Amino acid sequence: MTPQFESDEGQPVPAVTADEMREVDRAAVDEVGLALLQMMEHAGRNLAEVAREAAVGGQVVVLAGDGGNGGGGICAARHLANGGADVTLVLDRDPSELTGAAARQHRILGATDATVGAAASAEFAIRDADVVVDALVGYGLSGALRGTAATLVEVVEAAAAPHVVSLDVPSGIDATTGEAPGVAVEPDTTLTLALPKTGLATAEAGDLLLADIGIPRGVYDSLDIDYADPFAGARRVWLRRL
Ligand SMILES: NC(=O)C1=CN([C@@H]2O[C@H](COP(=O)(O)OP(=O)(O)OC[C@H]3O[C@@H](n4cnc5c(N)ncnc54)[C@H](O)[C@@H]3O)[C@@H](O)[C@H]2O)[C@@H](O)CC1
Ligand SMILES: [K+]
Repeated sequence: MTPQFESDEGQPVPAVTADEMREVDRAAVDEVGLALLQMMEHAGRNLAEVAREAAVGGQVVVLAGDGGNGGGGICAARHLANGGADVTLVLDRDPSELTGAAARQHRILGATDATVGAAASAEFAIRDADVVVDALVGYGLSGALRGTAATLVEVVEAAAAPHVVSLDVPSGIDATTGEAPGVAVEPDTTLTLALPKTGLATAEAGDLLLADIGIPRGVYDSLDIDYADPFAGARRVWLRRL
């Protein structure tokens, strides 16, 4: 595999397609015993730290979907709220429609002071936000962005002011090709998880941060991914496109 990125320390970091990343996640769970919620906690904590640094005390709006990406966003909303941040969660569906890890994260969030807003009235919150966290869709995108997720992305793109941080890949971007089959977020920063996705080499994804979600190297070895830990003990590193 040809590395397409390097860390700010100059270490090559290989990129993976959506299918390859799905395999990494599967091997982490099925062969090594990591739980999805463990990895998601690292994703959400990293995301909350990045949002908090960008917001400098201002308002954060987290947009979240129903998949692993949305779950990471809802988890970040909890960490932001725990730290006293002014945070509003906006889901692309009714909370009763959430399933799996996203539903679990939403239930836990209920024990915080985070505001949960309706998508229909999110326009004002998004326009007033200092930071918008985009956790609608990650590498699970299938076709052009549809429905409420698409509408929320249009509102974000029309709102000039907020700093936008996307989780893993900008929502609406194909993680493998970097192409947008429909509307897509154009973030200031993308916080990608574990390994950069190939599409980030060409997509309008802003500055790239790579977050450690605790996957041990045996997972990469088992899939013949040429991996050397780029974090050196840090939770995240900046990436350069090569
Ligand atoms: N190790 C892991 O498995 C982890 C994965 N995480 C995140 O989970 C993501 C992958 O999770 P999933 O496989 O659940 O997929 P995603 O969460 O990327 O996407 C699935 C969601 O997107 C919606 N969706 C897909 N195509 C759409 C379209 N065209 N229009 C509107 N909505 C659309 C689906 O309805 C579903 O709600 C990664 O990108 C990553 O960010 C993190 O939460 C941390 C741990
Ligand atoms: K996203």
